[in-house]
Amino acid sequence: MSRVDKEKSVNVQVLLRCRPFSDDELRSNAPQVVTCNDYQREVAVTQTIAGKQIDRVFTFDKVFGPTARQRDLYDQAIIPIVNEVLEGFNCTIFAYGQTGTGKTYTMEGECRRAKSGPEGQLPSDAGVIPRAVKQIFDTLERQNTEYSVKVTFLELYNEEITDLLAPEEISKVALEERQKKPLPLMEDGKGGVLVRGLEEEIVTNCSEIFSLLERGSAKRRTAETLLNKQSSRSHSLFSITIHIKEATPEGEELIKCGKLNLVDLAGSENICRSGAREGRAREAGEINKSLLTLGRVITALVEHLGHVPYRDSKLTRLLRDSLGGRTKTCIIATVSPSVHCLEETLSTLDYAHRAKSIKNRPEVNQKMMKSTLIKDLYGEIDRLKAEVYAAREKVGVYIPKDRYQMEENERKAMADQIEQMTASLETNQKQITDLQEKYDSELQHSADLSKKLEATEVNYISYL
Ligand SMILES: Nc1ncnc2c1ncn2[C@@H]1O[C@H](COP(=O)(O)OP(=O)(O)OP(=O)(O)O)[C@@H](O)[C@H]1O
Repeated sequence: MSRVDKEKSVNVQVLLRCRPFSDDELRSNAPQVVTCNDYQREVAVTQTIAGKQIDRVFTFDKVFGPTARQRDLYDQAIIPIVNEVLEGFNCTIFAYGQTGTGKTYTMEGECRRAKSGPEGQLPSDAGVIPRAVKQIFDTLERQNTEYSVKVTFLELYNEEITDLLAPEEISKVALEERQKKPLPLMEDGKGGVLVRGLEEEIVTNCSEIFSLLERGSAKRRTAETLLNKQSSRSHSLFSITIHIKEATPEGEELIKCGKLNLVDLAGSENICRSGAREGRAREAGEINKSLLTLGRVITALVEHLGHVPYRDSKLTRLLRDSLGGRTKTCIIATVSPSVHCLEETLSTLDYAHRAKSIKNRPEVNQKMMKSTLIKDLYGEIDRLKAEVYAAREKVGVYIPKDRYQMEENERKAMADQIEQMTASLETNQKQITDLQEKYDSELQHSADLSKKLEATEVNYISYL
């Protein structure tokens, strides 16, 4: 395929996975309402409405029924995506579905046991992340070229970002402190966003990534226990960035860059259920905000509405490029086969089906000259040195003066903007009041005229 072909707009790829019955569902003899036809790429949902059996059939790019293994899903759907990352594209894989339908199973699987064995084999229930990591390192090692692999792992809960790889002590105090000071999301000046202070770990082989994943997942679990939250209410984003060295025939050294985002979304039922609990509005409402905004972004893209509300939530700001942008995107929608989840299953299928019409225009990342990259890295080192210096010299939390100035300017610019908007709001309100007064007086005037006219008519008739 030529580069030109690759850069045409492509639809978001949507896969459907239905998990097997759980032990609970089997114990309660829950009837099966979802039937998958993997070959026809169809999934049928059986409903009984007013005593009549009605089947709704949905078609997806790929369908994986309850007997599909982790390996089947990976080999058939994910290998090509990871190959594109290695070619220099940015790709995102989302897992979307009701709690307990297998999002984490699909994305992570049994990561704790997912270390490569002596023959480099993964356990059969390893999910997309460990398999992708293995594919990346196997390919890079085969290519026998210079490369670097960096990962980040963050959690988004209550519209606040936590770094799951931050090397700090996990204590209640530290966590509470972190809750107060979540990592800020900033514009990167190139049309994207960056999470300031997010730990980027350089990894050199598969097993390093697995220990990082374990560390991140353990931190997520500890945070859950300490702060009494559940993974089903938070989103996690694991990103792998790969730089590969290439030489041009002229002997110039270029760096190719690709990024893979792996997103485990909060349980989709949180959209409606959490909204109903007014007392815990903040917690629930904010989760709503990211998932709801994701839904609104999808609607705006599918219905070609002029305004796409990316800026309304952190999730959509972080993943803006994956929805309608230059990233290649795949959504894995997960459902249960049981009648108990029927309503949620239908809503997941509708949601995922609509997402199929989103179009992205994937573009391969521009290759960088090695010398430019080194210059950028020196700039980064200087910035970090300044931060270390500022922190060492002072007590408490200090940031370099230029950064403080930049943030102060941003804050001032926003305050000015708010002031301007408030002023224009006041002007508008005044205009509305003036217009209302004019309207009222016109109304009065017209009532007076009607009265006069009536009196004139009466006079006229009596005159005749
Ligand atoms: N395809 C599958 N095959 C076998 N077991 C599965 C499959 N999908 C899910 N499971 C099992 O179902 C249970 C729930 O799955 P999982 O925790 O991945 O759900 P989830 O959608 O991530 O939930 P949450 O939103 O709460 O994080 C787990 O015990 C998991 O091992």
